[in-house]
Amino acid sequence: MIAILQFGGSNCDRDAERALEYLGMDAERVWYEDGLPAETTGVLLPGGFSYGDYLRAGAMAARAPVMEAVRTCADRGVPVLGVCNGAQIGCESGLTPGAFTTNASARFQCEPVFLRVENADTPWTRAYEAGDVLSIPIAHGEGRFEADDDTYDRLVSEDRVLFRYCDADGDVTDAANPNGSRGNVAGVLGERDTVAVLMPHPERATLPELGSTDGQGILRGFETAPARLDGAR
Ligand SMILES: NC(=O)CC[C@H](N)C(=O)O
Repeated sequence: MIAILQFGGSNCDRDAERALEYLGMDAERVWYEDGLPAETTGVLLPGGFSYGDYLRAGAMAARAPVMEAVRTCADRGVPVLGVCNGAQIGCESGLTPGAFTTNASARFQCEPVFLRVENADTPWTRAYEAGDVLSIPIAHGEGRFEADDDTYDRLVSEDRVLFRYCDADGDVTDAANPNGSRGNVAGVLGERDTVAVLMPHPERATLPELGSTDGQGILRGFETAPARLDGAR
């Protein structure tokens, strides 16, 4: 069962549930105070405004006790995916490196963007080829990826950049960078490739009626590493 962890202010949890169920996966919304069930085989940290984005987006949810269980999942190879506010929670909790800060525009941006697949050898991207261009929407005010030089160089050298913002031809340019992210980075891997975060919303690009199904392959990452929170398989 894929647990979609809800905090006060999460607002993409139902969309995520719908998208995962559309793909035939067993998903359930789990309130953060209830803890993760032992049979958890995946954790999706959904988008939204947990704790109203107070302090910094994701900062307070990252410190909720349930995040210890999420960390255990990550350590045991249970797939963990953070989307948008979930990505901010992932970085704030240290599951993934770097930080998502205020957009260069200082505005909330809600628009379709193009992403180039940088590493296709991960559970989240094995449906694609490196260099593929995906159309997936963003909806955030604090999506500008930042990392210090050492962190950024390590991410690149360890092939842990999953996606970069690009134009329709797959060129990674300043003009195609919606929020000023360093290196146009839109998504990164944690220490293990079963842990990933991204600012764009794959659950909004899964059902055909939403205009793009390019996000399906990302969500299929939950099918690729069958481990459970309690260690059983
Ligand atoms: N859609 C979302 O998850 C929004 C993320 C976050 N609250 C922001 O505005 O940056």
